[in-house]
Amino acid sequence: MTLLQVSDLEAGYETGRVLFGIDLEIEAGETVSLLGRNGAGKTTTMRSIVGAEMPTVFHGSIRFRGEELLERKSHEIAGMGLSYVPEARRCFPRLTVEENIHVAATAADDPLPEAEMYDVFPDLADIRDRAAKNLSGGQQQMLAIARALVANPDLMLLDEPCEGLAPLIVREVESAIQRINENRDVTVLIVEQNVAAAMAIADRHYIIEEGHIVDEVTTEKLRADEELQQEYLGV
Ligand SMILES: Nc1ncnc2c1ncn2[C@@H]1O[C@H](COP(=O)(O)OP(=O)(O)OP(=O)(O)O)[C@@H](O)[C@H]1O
Repeated sequence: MTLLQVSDLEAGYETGRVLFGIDLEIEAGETVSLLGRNGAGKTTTMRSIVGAEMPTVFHGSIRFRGEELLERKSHEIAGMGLSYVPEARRCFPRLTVEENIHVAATAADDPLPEAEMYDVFPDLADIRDRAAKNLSGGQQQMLAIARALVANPDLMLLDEPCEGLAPLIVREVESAIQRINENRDVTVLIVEQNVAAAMAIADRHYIIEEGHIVDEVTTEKLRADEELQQEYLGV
């Protein structure tokens, strides 16, 4: 079943157009990445999907389980089963881990039991009474993902979940996302500049360059195609 279908999406800001006809399709159960260099339009694509105030969508269609998302408010889109983990890993800094998860659960229509988050992220269990502002970057990312997961989404969008994290922590985040996909039936779309992280997490990749999708490849093909990696991803 096609879960998300983005067709001919054109979007941008007051300063100009950034996306020039993006087409993406994600089947239920898949892990997909949107890969591209700095400024290629990855975050703009994500924010268009989740109904953020900016950018402005000029043209196209974004369908989730066949239903059009354009013109819907972001909270309505979240209520349809779509969770977004933005780049900044926004958590409430003064609230504890437990309180952060509780606030996210309270805001959701049909949340998962909060205690289940500690099964998915055992490391959070030991620090559940700690304020978010006192967590390491990796712990904050886990908490941001837990906050998205407790809303019980069908599709989770993650914007550069591994950015700025040490290699060992990157592997923990990668495996947490894989567990969510495999054990919790959550379809995953991640945005990445880090090709290695994208290949570790996702099975299929769309490559975006200056607001255009220039290729769509499996992990196997991407790994083998060094020319492609160099041309569009600067690897
Ligand atoms: N709020 C904004 N107002 C004006 N221009 C913006 C805004 N946000 C992004 N842009 C511009 O849109 C283009 C695409 O940015 P976007 O953040 O989507 O790229 P990206 O691929 O996610 O890159 P990054 O990895 O740096 O986040 C860039 O030229 C950027 O400067």
